[in-house]
Amino acid sequence: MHKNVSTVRIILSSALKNAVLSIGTVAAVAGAIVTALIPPLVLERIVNTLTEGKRLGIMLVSAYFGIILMAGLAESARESLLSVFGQRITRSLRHELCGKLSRLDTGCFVQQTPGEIVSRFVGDVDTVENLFTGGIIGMTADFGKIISILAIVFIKAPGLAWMIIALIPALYIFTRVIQKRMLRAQMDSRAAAASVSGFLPETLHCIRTVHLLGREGFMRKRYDEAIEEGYQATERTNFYDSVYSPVILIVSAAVTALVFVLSASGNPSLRHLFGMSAGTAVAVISYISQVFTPLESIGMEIQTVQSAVAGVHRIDDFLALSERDTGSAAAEKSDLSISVNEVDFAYTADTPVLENISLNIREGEHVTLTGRTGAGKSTLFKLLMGLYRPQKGSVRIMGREASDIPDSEKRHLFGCVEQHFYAPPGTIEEQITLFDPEITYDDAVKAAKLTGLHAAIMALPENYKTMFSEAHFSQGQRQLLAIARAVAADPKILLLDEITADLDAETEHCVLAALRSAAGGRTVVSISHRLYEEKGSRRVEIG
Ligand SMILES: Nc1ncnc2c1ncn2[C@@H]1O[C@H](COP(=O)(O)OP(=O)(O)OP(=O)(O)O)[C@@H](O)[C@H]1O
Repeated sequence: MHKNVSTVRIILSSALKNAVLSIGTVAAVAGAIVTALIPPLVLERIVNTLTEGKRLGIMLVSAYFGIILMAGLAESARESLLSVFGQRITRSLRHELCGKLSRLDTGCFVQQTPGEIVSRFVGDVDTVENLFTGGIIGMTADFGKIISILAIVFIKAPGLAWMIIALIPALYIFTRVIQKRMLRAQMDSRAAAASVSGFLPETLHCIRTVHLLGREGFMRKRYDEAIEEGYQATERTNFYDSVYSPVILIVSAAVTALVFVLSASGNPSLRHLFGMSAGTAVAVISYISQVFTPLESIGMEIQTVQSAVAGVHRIDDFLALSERDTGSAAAEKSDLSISVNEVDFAYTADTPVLENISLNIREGEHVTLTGRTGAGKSTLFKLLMGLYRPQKGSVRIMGREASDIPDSEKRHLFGCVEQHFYAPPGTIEEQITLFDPEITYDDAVKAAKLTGLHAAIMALPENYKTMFSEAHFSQGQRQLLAIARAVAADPKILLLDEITADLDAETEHCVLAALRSAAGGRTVVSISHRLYEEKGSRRVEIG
């Protein structure tokens, strides 16, 4: 049984595994802060030297350009390393989530919709990546920058430092108000974009029905409404975006102007607060413009951190879901292939599906399950395959509790064919082997020959190595491929769920013939109203 891990643990272990990258990232962040602070100080020296009428040394000029170059390099190293670091974390998280997904107890999927699971892999993991690229590290760097700038300004022009400190709360509140409104507009815009992009495939999917029923106007109206919502939301985002920067620039210019007015006022009581040389004035102007940028960023970063914390909680909830117990199943001596004993089962607590079901099937026996629609026939199959655990009673396969049989053994025990053929991307051979290295090319060919599909496959451009496409096979041939897939691992039991339901009489005949040759020597349980009834198979009513 796998031990549950938390998001924080995954992040820490990924950071430790990439120790050089982690240390490099921290060094680049610190380097970017320090190198950004130095140029105004060097500029101050240059201007003071010039205004004092002294000669400007080449060293000072080179130092100025050198430090600007270093600041640029440190900033670009910071950006690149943070993004690589964030991507490594994302990779580790998705890797862990994918492992978890494959170990999840099948019962979890009754509560979790596919959309919810996908959103953890995509949206939530992205918010955690943003935590590194723009969130917590950016916030620490910005705080560091503001404090360092304030410390320098305190030494150079204490009056200006006090002015900035007095302005920070107002600016912070203004930034947050704008950002909250902008976020709401962005959420609306994203929701509208999602419904616009979902709308097109949905319309295409049922385009024939739309034409048949003459509902084109209705579809167009719905589409127009969705794009109008998106347009309105984007307009709001643009408005807040265009208001924010000018306000900050005006405040920054007003502070600079006020400082110089006070500095030039000649008032002796203001001199120790605002008095400064020409060089210091140049440095101070540069610092004023630098201090507003991190202030603006911090508001955004708080937002990022908040959504990342929500993302971390959601990923942790997913990682804590219960897993299938794939331990070894103890075997009881039994000459029965399948034994279902007084089983009760419900997907959700208040809706029983199977009640007190018992069924014994001997090795090599062929049994057909019948019953009204919704009686629980397919559910019984899932219990036989050990995908769910019954709430009461036992389901045993060759004397072993079905839900305790390890996944690695299942393919040699059961072959299951359903009403529809599900094809992962891959070649025809891979559709049969399902990427199982233990099933060879020869096994795949043997299985296809058994179902009578070999000739059709050999007629394809690259035979068994042709990439599978629905266009290569008819529906009946796809069912033959499904049977080949089921028998390729030579399982002892075949489970057939309404496999000829969608076929015409002639194709059904071919599929049944293929099945008869595939069924030889195996236990066969089928859900069908026709399949084995006339062929002497035992019939069992469910429900
Ligand atoms: N994953 C699921 N989560 C919750 N309920 C489910 C799930 N799968 C099936 N059910 C419910 O279990 C009941 C039995 O379904 P099941 O598919 O086993 O019936 P069936 O006898 O095979 O029906 P049919 O002959 O129509 O295929 C139905 O009421 C169905 O709504």
